[in-house]
Amino acid sequence: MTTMAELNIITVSQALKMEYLSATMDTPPSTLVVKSLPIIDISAFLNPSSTFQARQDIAATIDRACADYGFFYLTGHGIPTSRLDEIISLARQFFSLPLSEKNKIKRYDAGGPEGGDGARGYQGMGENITLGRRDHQEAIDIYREWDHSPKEAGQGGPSTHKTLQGPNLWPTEPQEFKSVYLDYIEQCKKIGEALVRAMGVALNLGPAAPDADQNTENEEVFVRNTDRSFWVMRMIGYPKLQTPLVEGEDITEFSCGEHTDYGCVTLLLADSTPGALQVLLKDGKTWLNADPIPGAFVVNIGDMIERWTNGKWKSTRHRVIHRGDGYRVSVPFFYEPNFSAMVKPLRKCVESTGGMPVHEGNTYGEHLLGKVFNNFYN
Ligand SMILES: N=C(N)NCCCC[C@H](N)C(=O)O
Ligand SMILES: O=C(O)CCC(=O)C(=O)O
Ligand SMILES: [Fe+2]
Repeated sequence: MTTMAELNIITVSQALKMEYLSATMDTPPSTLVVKSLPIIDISAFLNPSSTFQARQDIAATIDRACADYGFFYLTGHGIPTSRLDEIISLARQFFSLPLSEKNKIKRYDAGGPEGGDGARGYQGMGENITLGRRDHQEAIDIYREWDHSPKEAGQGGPSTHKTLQGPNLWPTEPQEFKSVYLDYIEQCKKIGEALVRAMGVALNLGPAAPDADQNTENEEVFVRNTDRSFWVMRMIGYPKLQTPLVEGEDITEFSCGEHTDYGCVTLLLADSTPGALQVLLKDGKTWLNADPIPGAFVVNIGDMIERWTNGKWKSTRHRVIHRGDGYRVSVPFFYEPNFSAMVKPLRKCVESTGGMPVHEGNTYGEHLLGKVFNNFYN
């Protein structure tokens, strides 16, 4: 039998089996015991009549999942599996169109040193860059509409954010694409809100107060700072990677290179392809395959939650290597802070993590712009 220490990449079902084996063995193995990602039912935070205790129980499991993995499966979100299947199917239909059709919604040139650096619309195969390498993927990004109200525009002025402005470019094929996605985005926003609400409870930040402002540190601090969430819906198409892997040599081709997500929480919906999304465990060397569970989202926390919690919860590194069968489709929804939200470590979290803040703080918009530009010119 392969020992767990020899295993580099394991699947959730393998991990479950290992956990089962180690639980039934008389003496536990001395090697690393890898658990599977936890499964969390969020319904208590979506249902207004749920009990205080039900919410506390869920919050406690969220705290453990965020501290141990930064990733978990999410159920109880209320979106029927048939709707999730439709979302994947519509994205798949779009990617199967001829390139000339897809290029009708190609992202605009926002005026950067290279063309096509707007952030909204279709991005062709290999155009997205991670860690200086081309990702083997094509995608569409839909962002929250740019808000020109003085409150939002006042932060830095919209003219400095050309990349993120402009209208969303929606596919007109399949015809129902836009209406189905608009409806799905509204549902995802509610789930994102429930999740950050639960996270405030999980961190024990103290009860909400009616006179609280954006910066008041209580359990609703994430809810207030996401009330105009600068969310992103990204539909991604991944062809199977072609170059053969050479035993003992580094992996050089990625469907999506190793990265962390930028904001608060990602709700990842993916088709049934196994072995593609890999999550780095706390040991810093074991990659866990986060294979899809039908009807569940894979959720992970982003950089802004790591910063707010002063590193108590980390935005976990992950990557995609698709060498399985078929053309893989995934649709992550990124629920993020308001563009103008000032994000700096929460006092209570600084105290509980040794007293040194990990960051001096800046706005989510500044953090996002730095990341988005890396996707082009890195
Ligand atoms: N909004 C998010 N998370 N988009 C996906 C991030 C993929 C990594 C990105 N190219 C990078 O280098 O950061
Ligand atoms: O396709 C996936 O499974 C994950 C994609 C991802 O991590 C991202 O786009 O941020
Ligand atoms: Fe990601």
